[in-house]
Amino acid sequence: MESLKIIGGNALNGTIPISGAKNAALPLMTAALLTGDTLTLENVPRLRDVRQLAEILVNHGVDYTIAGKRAGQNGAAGQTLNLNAHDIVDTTAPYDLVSKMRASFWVIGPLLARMHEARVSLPGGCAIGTRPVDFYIQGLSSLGAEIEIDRGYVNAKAPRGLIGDRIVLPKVSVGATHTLMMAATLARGETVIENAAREPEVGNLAECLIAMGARIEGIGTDTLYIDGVDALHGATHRVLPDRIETGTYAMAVAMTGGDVLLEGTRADLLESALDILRQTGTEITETNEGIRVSRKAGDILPVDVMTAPFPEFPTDLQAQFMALMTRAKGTSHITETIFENRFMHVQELARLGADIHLDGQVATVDGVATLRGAPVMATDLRASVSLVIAGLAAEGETVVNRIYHLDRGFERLEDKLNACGAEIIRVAA
Ligand SMILES: CC(=O)N[C@H]1[C@@H](OP(=O)(O)OP(=O)(O)OC[C@H]2O[C@@H](n3ccc(=O)[nH]c3=O)[C@H](O)[C@@H]2O)O[C@H](CO)[C@@H](O)[C@@H]1O
Ligand SMILES: C=C(OP(=O)(O)O)C(=O)O
Repeated sequence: MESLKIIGGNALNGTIPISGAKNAALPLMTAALLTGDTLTLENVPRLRDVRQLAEILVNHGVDYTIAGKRAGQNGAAGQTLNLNAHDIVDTTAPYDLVSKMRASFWVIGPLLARMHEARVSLPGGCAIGTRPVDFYIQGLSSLGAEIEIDRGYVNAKAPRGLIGDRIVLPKVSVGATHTLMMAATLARGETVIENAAREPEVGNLAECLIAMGARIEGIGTDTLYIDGVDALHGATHRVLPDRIETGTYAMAVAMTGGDVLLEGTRADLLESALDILRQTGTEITETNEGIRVSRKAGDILPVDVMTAPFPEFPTDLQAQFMALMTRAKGTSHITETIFENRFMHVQELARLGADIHLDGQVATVDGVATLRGAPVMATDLRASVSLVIAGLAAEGETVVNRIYHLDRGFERLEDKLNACGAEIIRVAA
């Protein structure tokens, strides 16, 4: 198993190219199942999750080719995927493939809409909470699907096709919104999804579906109107920049000090996180090339944060922000409202000398003057990168173990940081 060895203490200076968003690329790839024509996706990041989902799609019968250069040949540019689901040969998504990642469950929407049946294993993904699928089941049932859960699989059928309906999500859910929106594109009549997720990745998927011939209104709002059509066609669509990768590197620069251009990204994708960073004393400037992040001197100021659905502060940046707050001049409170078990980085940050107290969903972080390098264990994707951020500022050597989580969601992490002055080496155990 690989680990990352980090020698802390260097400021970050230079340019970091921001990749296409994992959490947009994945639902976009599943949308290929909605049509027999080719869906071309540009700016797809080279990530373990993308490869894993491609394997799942191939199992359903999807042909895919990758165009463009290899990673490293043209570092900043993502790959282009051509996905063709002309012949769907299997509507089962098996446990051994689906259990590894959450987004693979989302094939249930397009398969049910186009093939009128799907058998999909209950999903995996980061172990950050119980993560049930009840909203998906309620929503797809409203669209006329007959659903039973049997031996770890969701068996769904709609022999006469799906029929549009009004769906009110009990709580904002990104994945349920993606899935129900895809399903509704091929349902008969209008579907209204209320309390829909407004995350930019939902908008990115909706725009792709529209390019494929879907009729969708309400993008960017919490109510989506989808007028079903008989068939969708091929399209070419670009994956939007990764706002979580953007925020992660912005927090790394705030932590170490320095001046970095986050190239090819957009501030409107993460305004709330950038506002919070400004309050910590970090300078953030939008430029034509991306976002410039700089912290030259002075203390990191403590700021309280509460996670919430977009446009509020994202749960996927909570761990990274906590890493930053471990070195703030004073006390901050970090409240996690989305996932009940997303504080597993706390005990690992403590190994580096962080002073954090947990009380239910609130972490109280008393900033310390110095973190000291130590071996730590990566527990989930964003928790893993929070340990990298802490390691970059810690004295001496930090070894982050079990980094396969990182490779699910961060493209060339050590290359990007090392190009800006970090000292990170990947070590095979
Ligand atoms: C691949 C991907 O894009 N993953 C993201 C997606 O995950 P994901 O789509 O799984 O997260 P959701 O938005 O669905 O989860 C939000 C909340 O709703 C709950 N819930 C959800 C569905 C359901 O049927 N029942 C239910 O109770 C969840 O347990 C959680 O408490 O959005 C999360 C919230 O922004 C992000 O942290 C993940 O990175
Ligand atoms: C939680 C995440 O991913 P997943 O939903 O696939 O577990 C994430 O991207 O932070």
